[in-house]
Amino acid sequence: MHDDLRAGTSDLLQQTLQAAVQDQRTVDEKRRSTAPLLDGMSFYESIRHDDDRGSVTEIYDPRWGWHPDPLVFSYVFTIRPGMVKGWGLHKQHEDRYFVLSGELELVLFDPRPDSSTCGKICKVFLSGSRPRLVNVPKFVWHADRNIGSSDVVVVNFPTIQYDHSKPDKYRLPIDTDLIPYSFGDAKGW
Ligand SMILES: Cc1cn([C@H]2C[C@H](O)[C@@H](COP(=O)(O)OP(=O)(O)O[C@H]3O[C@@H](C)C(=O)[C@@H](O)[C@H]3O)O2)c(=O)[nH]c1=O
Repeated sequence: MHDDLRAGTSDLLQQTLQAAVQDQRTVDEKRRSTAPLLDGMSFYESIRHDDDRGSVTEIYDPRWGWHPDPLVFSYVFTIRPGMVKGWGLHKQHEDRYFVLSGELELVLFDPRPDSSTCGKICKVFLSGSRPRLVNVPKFVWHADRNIGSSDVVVVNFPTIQYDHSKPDKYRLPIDTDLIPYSFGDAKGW
């Protein structure tokens, strides 16, 4: 390669590298995500056991000691592709999600004045291909978007039973300007 051509290609390398940004750490030594959660949130990773017949995955066991509140009630909800459920907030209970199938983007906004993450937005991605639980604390606004191509199926283990006469559920429109997050033109409520 001629010297001037080599010099030119070397400039290309220098120019592109000077404009580049190096990746920062996103997982810790145990290969867990370092993405921050909101105050009071945590994951619990389960395990899927496969054999030639199929699989078994435990989805909730109080003996894990993951969450202080008892197992008292459960239901499954689904979200159609592209749709959003939210914004919702609960005053009296926490949600405890386990995604059975599909891909869920869980967006949370922390308005709690005493929280170390007050004012923060947090995004969590849950998938049927990664068996784990995550909790949604009381007084945290949350919205669930199906980012997959099939219904997302979520088992919820709320910390109290559903009161059909007076649901512990408060809503804001998905496009409210009271929460610093936009779902673009996604539809939902
Ligand atoms: C949650 C719930 C709803 N329902 C009824 C009430 C209503 O007629 C219908 C739909 O209820 P909802 O509109 O509350 O369903 P939905 O909006 O899917 O509610 C769920 O959304 C996700 C994102 C959450 O975070 C959960 O906490 C829960 O609020 O089902 C029950 O009978 N039992 C229940 O436990």
